[in-house]
Amino acid sequence: MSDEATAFVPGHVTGFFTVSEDDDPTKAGSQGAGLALTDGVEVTVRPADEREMYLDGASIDVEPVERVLDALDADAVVTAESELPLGSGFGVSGALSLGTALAANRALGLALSENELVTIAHGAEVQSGTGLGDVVAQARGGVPIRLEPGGPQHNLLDAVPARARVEYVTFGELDTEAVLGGETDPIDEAGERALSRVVREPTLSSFIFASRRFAREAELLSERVGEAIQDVSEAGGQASMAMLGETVFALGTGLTDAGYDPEVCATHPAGAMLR
Ligand SMILES: Nc1ncnc2c1ncn2[C@@H]1O[C@H](COP(=O)(O)OP(=O)(O)O)[C@@H](O)[C@H]1O
Ligand SMILES: CC(C)(COP(=O)(O)O)[C@@H](O)C(=O)O
Repeated sequence: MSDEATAFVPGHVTGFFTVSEDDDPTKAGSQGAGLALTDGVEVTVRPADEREMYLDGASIDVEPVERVLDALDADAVVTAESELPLGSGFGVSGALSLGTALAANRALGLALSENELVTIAHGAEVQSGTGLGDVVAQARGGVPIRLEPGGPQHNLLDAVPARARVEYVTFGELDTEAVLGGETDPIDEAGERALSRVVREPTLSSFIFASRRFAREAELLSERVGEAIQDVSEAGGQASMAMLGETVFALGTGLTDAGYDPEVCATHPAGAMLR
């Protein structure tokens, strides 16, 4: 069997997180919470003699995707179309990795299970330093709370039982690898506090409040992002920063009400899926 296959993976905006290192990439990852988005990435895998990868028509090299193909011992052309920008806190690298794993499994007739494919994509992201918890959240959908770090064999997921319209504005990129490679103690301390707040009160409102406070305490806010969040608050709305990007997201019509011209989507009720 050697047909092409396509998978859709929702984007994922992390509101807050902690960093858990481990030599075993299936145990390494992050705790935290975020929003899976109806805007996402569609990944098509076609078996071929040589590997090639394209994102929105341009040739691109994404380390975790290479790692997924290595783990699956797969040579293929990977073609991705993304509604979201790369490197701006939407988990696009995680979506590319998970989409590649799901579509390659189908296209190459590999017969791996969903947990096995999520584990491979999670490990590839962690080892590349491009993400810690996006993949498991994207596999689940909704508003996932990551109570424990790691892949599906080790983590424990819960969720905020809610859905919402989501608006976002991106000002630029933030290098995930550089932030994760720096001092992470303030992130961990702020992330733990944010997680207990949301576990105590698992609502969208407490999620976005905890995220805003996390961004401040972990000192991740840039001036532009801070200003936009403030503008939304002054207009009576709720917004925070997408980790890790120069991106502001708001619930409902928060950014529109504050005079911005945002992209609009919603929380994605399901997780990643084959088309
Ligand atoms: N033009 C590009 N812009 C941003 N990242 C790129 C680009 N080309 C390749 N990459 C790679 O894509 C990955 C982006 O990862 P990351 O910053 O975690 O993105 P995201 O926040 O979308 O998950 C990195 O491995 C980076 O080296
Ligand atoms: C916040 C981050 C560590 C990175 O997210 P991104 O920049 O979107 O790849 C994420 O993977 C998480 O663990 O919550």
